[in-house]
Amino acid sequence: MEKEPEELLCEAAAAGDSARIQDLLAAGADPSYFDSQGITPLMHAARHGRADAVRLLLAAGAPWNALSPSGLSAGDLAMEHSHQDAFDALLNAAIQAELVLGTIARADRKNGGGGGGDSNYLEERVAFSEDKLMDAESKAVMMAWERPLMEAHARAICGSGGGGRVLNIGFGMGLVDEAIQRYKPLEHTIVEAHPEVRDRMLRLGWGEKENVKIVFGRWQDVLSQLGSYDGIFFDTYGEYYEDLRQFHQHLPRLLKPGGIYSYFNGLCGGNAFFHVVYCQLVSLELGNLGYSTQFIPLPVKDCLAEEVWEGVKHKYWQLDTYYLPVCQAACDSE
Ligand SMILES: C[S@@+](CC[C@H](N)C(=O)[O-])C[C@H]1O[C@@H](n2cnc3c(N)ncnc32)[C@H](O)[C@@H]1O
Repeated sequence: MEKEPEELLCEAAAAGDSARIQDLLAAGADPSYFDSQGITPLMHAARHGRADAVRLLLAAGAPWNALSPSGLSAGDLAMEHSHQDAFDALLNAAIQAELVLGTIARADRKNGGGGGGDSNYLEERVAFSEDKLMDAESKAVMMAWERPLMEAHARAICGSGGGGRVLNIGFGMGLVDEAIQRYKPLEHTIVEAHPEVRDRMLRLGWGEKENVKIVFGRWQDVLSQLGSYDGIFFDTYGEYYEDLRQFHQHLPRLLKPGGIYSYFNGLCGGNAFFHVVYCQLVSLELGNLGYSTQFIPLPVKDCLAEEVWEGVKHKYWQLDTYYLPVCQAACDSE
């Protein structure tokens, strides 16, 4: 029996046969095809390190973000097999695509389309337990396994200058704020939007700490009450990349010269390649605002035993390494 053109395309992609790929594409073979194993031509090319084939397929519209049955993208396969050229081609294509998509989404939002985070979260009940804070759908808002990460974030934003004036957006379980307090900052401002989280903060005595100022409301609505800071940390819930990106537009006013900014880097925490794409995207967009970003790798595998996720609807982090972002004005870091 004759093979389908798409089957032939998968074979040519795996073999890196550029001429054959071009002929098959010109004859109408579909580059977004999944073979019987659930693998696309792009994944075949990436797995075998066929960088030219990767470029040809991407140019023909092959989706960079398609996933195999085991949840791997072409970029993951290139990464797993250490095929740097194929990986770079995929990373560039993914970043370009996300930049274009972001621009379209912003234009859509301006024209009255959707956008913004999950606005319901702030109106719904939350549940606190010793090791987590959950939303009304049993999704984790914050979990205690992140404590070492929050301590590292506090060290990044307070460490060098002994605290100074610090801003944290999103109290959650208060882990990062407890760690910030240990640096005895001159002023520690906390912005929190959920009424039950705010009530708990007050019950725990955060309202009586001399150096703490609590600003209740969504960060988007309370910006005019904020000053400028030596250290800023951002970690909200129910918001998307676009919200983080919007917050970044305010950094030039909020962050003092020489100040350090960091955010919870949970973007696409379920897929290694998508996570790299978003690390690069944030770094690029912060670069356009005049900030340089360093990512400090922190191993997290040991804090993440399977039992940690018991009763939690969505495993928001599945990678072995957390990349803690440290951002500062490019001229300060030179
Ligand atoms: C992931 S938790 C923060 C965890 C915190 N870093 C810690 O160490 O425990 C996110 C917090 O942000 C709050 N939040 C969500 N959207 C917000 C917004 N737009 N403005 C301010 N706070 C927000 C949530 O209510 C929640 O308390």
